[in-house]
Amino acid sequence: MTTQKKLAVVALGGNAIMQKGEEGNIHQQFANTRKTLDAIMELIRRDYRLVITHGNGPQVGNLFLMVEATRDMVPEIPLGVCVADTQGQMGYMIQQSLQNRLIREGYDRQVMTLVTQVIVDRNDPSFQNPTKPIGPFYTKEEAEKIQQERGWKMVEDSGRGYRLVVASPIPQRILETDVVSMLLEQEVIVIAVGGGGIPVVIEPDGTYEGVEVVVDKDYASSVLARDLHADLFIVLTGVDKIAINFNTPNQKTFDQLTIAEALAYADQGHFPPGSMGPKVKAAIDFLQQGGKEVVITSLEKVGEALEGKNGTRIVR
Ligand SMILES: NC(=O)OP(=O)(O)O
Repeated sequence: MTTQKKLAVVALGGNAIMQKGEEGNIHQQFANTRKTLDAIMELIRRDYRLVITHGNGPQVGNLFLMVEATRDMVPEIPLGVCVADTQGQMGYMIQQSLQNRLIREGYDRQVMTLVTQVIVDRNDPSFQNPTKPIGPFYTKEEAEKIQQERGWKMVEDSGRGYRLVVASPIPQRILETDVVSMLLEQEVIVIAVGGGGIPVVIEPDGTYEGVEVVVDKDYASSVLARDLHADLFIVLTGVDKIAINFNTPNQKTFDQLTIAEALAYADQGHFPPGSMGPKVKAAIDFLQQGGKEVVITSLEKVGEALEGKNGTRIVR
């Protein structure tokens, strides 16, 4: 059955579900997940076919710390499998919370979380140069101590504190794109590319092998949105609109940015890595590879953004 309904891919941050300043226990994560659904319901009410993607930065970092803390007691889990674990755990939270919300609001839509692998290049320079912040935030002093004692690379993350960084190669393709497409044809709401996807490389014989990295979920979501020919790619973040001179008296926000303007501001350093930088790049990549429409906004403003009254649209 072919449907003409519009398709949206919406990317949720892992930080929306495990928030800075909270302990991050499972009850808080479920509560935060339920809050994010107000944004998702704005799309469901407008009858979009829908793919929900999500980050896992805080969750996979915590799991990595659990693995490190118990390595003398139980077998170690590699980082790529930690991504798979968080994909399942977070997919379950989003799936069940959304199912409950749909039941309560009287919608007859199925929701499915798909274990999703993402292909990366084993020669990607990121394997030698970790850039992806994960896990809890530390003070400078704590980070220096951890770096000294454990040899982990720690970086300052967008003014929010210091975090562990891991390799994060550029995603090339989502392995299960055709399966996502089949589910969308049936108007199933698909949760996919959790944590940027479970990272794999292609072996010389054409088979797949996991690698120990965490892929950026905005880049992976952009790749999926591109290959699904999505009508709309929504990147959700902690601010309503893209800004330059962020958090200064000269802050300026935008309703719309052309690709050229966004690239120029990125070159001037307005969009830091680990926060707005990957979101803007993911949006530009989507548009440059045939994507139709991108909106970057906050969870709270999705409804207004869908009506063109909020958020930032990046346009060709
Ligand atoms: N994997 C990933 O990009 O997660 P966050 O968006 O939570 O950092």
